[in-house]
Amino acid sequence: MRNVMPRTRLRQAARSAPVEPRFFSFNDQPKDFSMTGIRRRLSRFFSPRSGRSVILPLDHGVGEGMLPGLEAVGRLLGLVAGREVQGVLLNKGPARAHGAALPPCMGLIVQLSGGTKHALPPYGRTVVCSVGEALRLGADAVSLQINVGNDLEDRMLADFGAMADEAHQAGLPVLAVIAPRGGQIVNEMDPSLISHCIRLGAELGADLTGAPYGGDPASFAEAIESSDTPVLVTGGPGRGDAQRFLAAMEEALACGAAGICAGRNIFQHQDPEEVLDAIVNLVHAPRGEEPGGPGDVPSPGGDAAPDGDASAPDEQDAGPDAGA
Ligand SMILES: O=C(CO)COP(=O)(O)O
Ligand SMILES: N[C@@H](CC=O)C(=O)O
Repeated sequence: MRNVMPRTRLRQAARSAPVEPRFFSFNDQPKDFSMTGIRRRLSRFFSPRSGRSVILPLDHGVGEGMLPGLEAVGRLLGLVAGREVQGVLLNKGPARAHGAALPPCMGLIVQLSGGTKHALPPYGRTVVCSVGEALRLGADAVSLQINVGNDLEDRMLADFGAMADEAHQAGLPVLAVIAPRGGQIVNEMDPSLISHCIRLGAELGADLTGAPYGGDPASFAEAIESSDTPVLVTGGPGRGDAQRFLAAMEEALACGAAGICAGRNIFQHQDPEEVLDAIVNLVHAPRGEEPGGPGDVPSPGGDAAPDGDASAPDEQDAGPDAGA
C-alpha cells in the first residue's frame, strides 16, 4: 500500500536536503584517539550498508506508566531480533531485566533521565540513572530527554551538560532527545522551534540528536544540514494512522535525517511488526531507490492506536501532529 504523502512534498523535501546526502560512516573521521570509544560505540547504531539508523525507544514507562502497547517490554524486544534495527532505548530497570537477552549485535542506549506525567509541571525531567550504572548494564550509549520552553529548562540543560561530559569521559556516546514542551510553547510542532532543538543538540555536544518532524521540509533540512550531529527523527504519540506516520518519516529522511527513533507509532500499532518492517525498509533502502511507499501496512480504518491519541493531520499538513 502506498503512502498518502503527495509526491510533490517528498520531492520538495529531497530538494531541501543537502546535495550530497551525508553517509554516516565513522571510519573517515580525523584520528583522535581520545574519541575512539565514542566512535566505536556510535558506529554500532548505524548500518554499514545504508549508513542510517533505526532505534526502537521503549522508555515511556517512567513518564506514562501502563501505556497501552508497552505492557510487556520483554516481548516487544523480541521485535528487534532478526530485523535491521541498530539499537533499543531502555530505562535501567528493563535494561537490567532484558539486556542479557538482546541479540549481541544490538546497540543498547540507557535512558538517564525521567519524570512522570503526574508531576507539576509534567514536562520536567531529572537524572535517574548514573553513567556508571549504564556502563554496568552494558550500554553502548546513554540518552537524556530535554524539554525546552519551560520553567525547568535550565535544570534539564545543566543535567544534560554534566551527564554528557561524564559519559564522554567514559567513552560513551550521548543521544539528546529534544522537544519543545511546556509553558512557553504554543505549538510543539512549530518548525522554527524544532530547528532550534536540532541546533541545540549540536551546540551542546550530543553525538546524536532526536527531534520530531514538524512537516516543514525546508526548515528541517536546513537545520539538519547545519548540524554537525546526526539527527534521528522521533515519532510522537501513536497517531492511529500508520500511513501518515510513515509518510512523514519518509519525508524527514528525504530532508537528511540519519534515521528514525520512533516508539509509540510502532508499539501502539495493532501490528507492530508490520510498521517496524516498513520503517526498516524506509531507512535502509539503497540511496536513490527509496521505496515508492512505506510498505504494506493496514489501512487507516483498521489502525486505531490503543490510547486513541490519533488526530491525523490532513494531507497538506502531513507532518507529525504532536511532540516527541
Ligand atoms: O525517543 C523517543 C522516546 O525516548 C521517541 O519516542 P516516540 O516515537 O514515542 O515519540
Ligand atoms: N524520553 C521520553 C519518553 C517518551 O516519550 C520522555 O521523557 O518524554
